[in-house]
Amino acid sequence: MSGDARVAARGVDALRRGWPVAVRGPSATLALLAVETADAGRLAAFDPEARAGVLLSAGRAATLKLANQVDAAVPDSPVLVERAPWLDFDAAFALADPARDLATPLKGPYRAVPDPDPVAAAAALRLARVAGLLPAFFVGDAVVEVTLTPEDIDAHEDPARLLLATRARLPVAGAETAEIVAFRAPAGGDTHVALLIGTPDGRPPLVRLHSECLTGDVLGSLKCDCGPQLNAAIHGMAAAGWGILLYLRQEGRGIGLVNKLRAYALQDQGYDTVDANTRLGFAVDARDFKVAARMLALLGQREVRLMTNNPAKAAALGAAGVTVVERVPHKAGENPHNEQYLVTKRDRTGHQL
Ligand SMILES: Nc1nc2c(ncn2[C@@H]2O[C@H](COP(=O)(O)OP(=O)(O)OP(=O)(O)O)[C@@H](O)[C@H]2O)c(=O)[nH]1
Ligand SMILES: [Zn+2]
Repeated sequence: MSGDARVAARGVDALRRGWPVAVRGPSATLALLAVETADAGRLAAFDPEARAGVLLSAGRAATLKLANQVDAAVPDSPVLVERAPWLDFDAAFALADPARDLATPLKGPYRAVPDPDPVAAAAALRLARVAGLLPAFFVGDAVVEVTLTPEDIDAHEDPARLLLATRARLPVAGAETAEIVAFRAPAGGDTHVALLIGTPDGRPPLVRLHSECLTGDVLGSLKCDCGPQLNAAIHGMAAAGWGILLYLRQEGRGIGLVNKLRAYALQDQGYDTVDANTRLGFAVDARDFKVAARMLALLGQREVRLMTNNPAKAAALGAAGVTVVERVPHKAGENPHNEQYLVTKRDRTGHQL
């Protein structure tokens, strides 16, 4: 792979700190300032003549009735909105964040202008997701310190970079014989962990791919079923004699905690979990389960009995070289608050509930 993961890691760090980055595509290099971490002063320094347009996701463009401006050849391509004189920093933030639509009625009219490099623009939105930020940027032509390419982001997201970092005994509630194994990529990125429960007995282990959910796992949120599913997985593995829980740092199905909470704010306005993600400008499910296959490979496991209701997880593991010999249904924690969430999983994201 030709990209450099470290350059992408610098880009992620810069965006989170409100520094501009540049993304070099096949036809142009875009200088980008993330709307979420900017402020009026940083914007003025980045773009003294107030000419920088605002790059938005296709999903957000659809809400703004700019969908007809989306490049037909690339259906999910971002849209560059012209910088009208009234489009100051606050107006741009309102443009970027759909969760504020009720509080901040949108101005307009908006006009899309040609995007100098749709490949670089799409890479920029991807980098925003990796950084856990709103997918929205000011796009200018400033000279910027960190320049990266789409291939650098590919390298950063490549699960083959993940290595086993360390392991230790970790008795947990429900499984006293357990070991924790941490995985990390040297060039940066998330630290994922596996909890090895019980004692290998020659059979394929019970395996659970658990995506991080701070609200459900830690705070006991009733909006989802994550906490009870986590608990049930540990108890199920202990009862079976052996199993592997992969705790994947894919908060909010890969969009990060703050963006998930924005999706919750949209759900408070009546959108379901699928439409909330789309309106924010993200895929319905941004997770990449190849990372789980890599962890299983590093643990020497090629065959698993997978605890899930989500056929896409089994398919993704299969495609990444792990044989799912059995899918074990994994239901837990239904309550009146998550009833609609579970109905949406069944009806719109193919979960077998
Ligand atoms: N973006 C977003 N993420 C959510 C929402 N509710 C839960 N999540 C995240 O979804 C992940 C859990 O995945 P789910 O889609 O509920 O279930 P699954 O893992 O696909 O399927 P199972 O294996 O059957 O549990 C966790 O990372 C949660 O933080 C939501 O409304 N929006
Ligand atoms: Zn949850």
